[in-house]
Amino acid sequence: MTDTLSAQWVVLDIEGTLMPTAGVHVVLYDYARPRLGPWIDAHPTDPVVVAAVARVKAEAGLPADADTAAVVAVLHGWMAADRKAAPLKELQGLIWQDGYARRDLVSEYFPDVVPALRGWDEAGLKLAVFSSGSVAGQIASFSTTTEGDLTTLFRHHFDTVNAGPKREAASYAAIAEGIGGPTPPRIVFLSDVPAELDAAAEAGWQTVGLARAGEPYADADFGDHRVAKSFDDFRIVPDA
Ligand SMILES: CSCCC(=O)C(=O)COP(=O)(O)O
Ligand SMILES: [Mg+2]
Repeated sequence: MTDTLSAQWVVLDIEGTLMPTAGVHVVLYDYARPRLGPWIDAHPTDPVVVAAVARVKAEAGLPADADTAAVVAVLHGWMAADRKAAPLKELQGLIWQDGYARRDLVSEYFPDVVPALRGWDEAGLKLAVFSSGSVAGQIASFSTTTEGDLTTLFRHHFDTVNAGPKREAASYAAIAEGIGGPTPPRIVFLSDVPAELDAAAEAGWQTVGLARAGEPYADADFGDHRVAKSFDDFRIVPDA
C-alpha cells in the first residue's frame, strides 16, 4: 500500500533527490571547472566574487595576494573531494546562472519528479528547496529544464549561507522560521542523505529518504526514516 503523509510544506534536496548525482557531478561540475578562473578574472569588482575569493583564501590558508591560479587550484581540489564549501558554491552558482541563461545547460530531473512537484503544488502543498547549491544556482537550474521553467513551483530557496549546514538541526529550525513558522511536523524533508534526514528529524520534521537505484545512497542505512525508491512510492497530502 502507498504510504501517505500529511503536511503543509515539502522541502526538497536537489542532488540524488530531484536530479541524478551525475547531473551535478558530471554535467554541472564539468561546466564550472574550466570557467572558474576566467570568471574570477572577468569580475574583479563583483562583491559576490570578491567575497568568495577572500573566503577561499582564508579557508585554504592562502596569502591575501595569492593569484587566481592558486585560488582555482583550491577550488578544483574541493570539487574533486565534493567538498560543498560555500564560496565554491557561490562561484559555481554564478557560472551556472550564465550557462542556463545561454541554454548551454538544461536541467533534467528523475522522471517521477516533475509530475509529483506539479501534483503537490496543485493540491495546495507549499514547496521549498534546501540544497548545498547556492540560491542563485538553484533558481537558474529550475528556470531552464527539459520540462520548461519550473521556478514558480517553489516559494523559498535555502542554501548553506541563508540556512546553515545541511547536517545540523539548527538549519532546519532556521528554514521553518524562514517559511513562516509552521509547527515542525507540518514540514516534510526529502533527501538522499541519511545525515541530512537525521538533522531534519531532530528539528521535528517528517522525513523521507530517497534510495534511488544507481545513486550513491541507494543501499544506505536510513534508520527510522521512511524510505522510497522514487516519488511514486508515497503520497503527500495537505494537512487540515
Ligand atoms: C544548480 S544546483 C546544484 C546543486 C549542487 O551544487 C549541489 O552540490 C547539490 O547538493 P545537494 O545539497 O542538493 O545534495
Ligand atoms: Mg542530495
